[in-house]
Amino acid sequence: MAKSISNLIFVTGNANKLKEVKAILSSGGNPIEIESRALDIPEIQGTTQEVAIAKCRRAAELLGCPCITEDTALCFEALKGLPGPYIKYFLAELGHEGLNALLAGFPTKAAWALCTFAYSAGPGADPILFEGRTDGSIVPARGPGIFGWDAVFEPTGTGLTYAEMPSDQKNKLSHRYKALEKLREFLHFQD
Ligand SMILES: O=c1[nH]c(=O)c2ncn([C@@H]3O[C@H](COP(=O)(O)OP(=O)(O)OP(=O)(O)O)[C@@H](O)[C@H]3O)c2[nH]1
Ligand SMILES: [Mg+2]
Repeated sequence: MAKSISNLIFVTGNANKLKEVKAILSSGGNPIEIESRALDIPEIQGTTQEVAIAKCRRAAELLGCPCITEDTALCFEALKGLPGPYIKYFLAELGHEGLNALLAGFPTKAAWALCTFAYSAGPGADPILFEGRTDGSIVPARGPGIFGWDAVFEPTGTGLTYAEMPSDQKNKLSHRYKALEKLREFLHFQD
């Protein structure tokens, strides 16, 4: 009989991601327990999918067992999807004001947050990807600056930035939530 996977190692160095992933996966149907490992894994250049696959493949090799990894991209429509997977470095160098300034002079501030989870069944196994996307726009910072670019991303139709939302509101509409729902469904049907 098929049995679901109910615990997993999440390889990440990002405490805010971990907190959200645990909150999302521990609630709802088929709760999944997460153990985390912070491994320093180089991230390649490429599409979000190429970056996600390479990171998860390397994580499984280092751990010697199944694992999940996650990559988050923030994509600006005016910049044809950039900074995308390189948002970490743009944010570190430019800050919230600089991200807004990048779009000065462009008619659209539209953006989307893209989360890519990767699951590897173990060393040598091809990672499987689960993507979640939330559309919105880049706005001057509002709300606590606790997590990355949360204060400058306003999901469409909410009137609030991610940073202004209570965590359970963000965790019901976020890019991360949408990707995790797909991962949860997949894990439920694994032998
Ligand atoms: O405001 C935010 N709301 C979010 O929901 C969110 N998710 C990720 N991020 C940030 O975007 C970059 C992704 O880079 P990233 O995927 O390589 O993550 P990371 O290097 O921090 O961790 P990891 O790769 O060890 O898992 C990093 O700067 C993260 O802090 C977010 N910021
Ligand atoms: Mg990273």
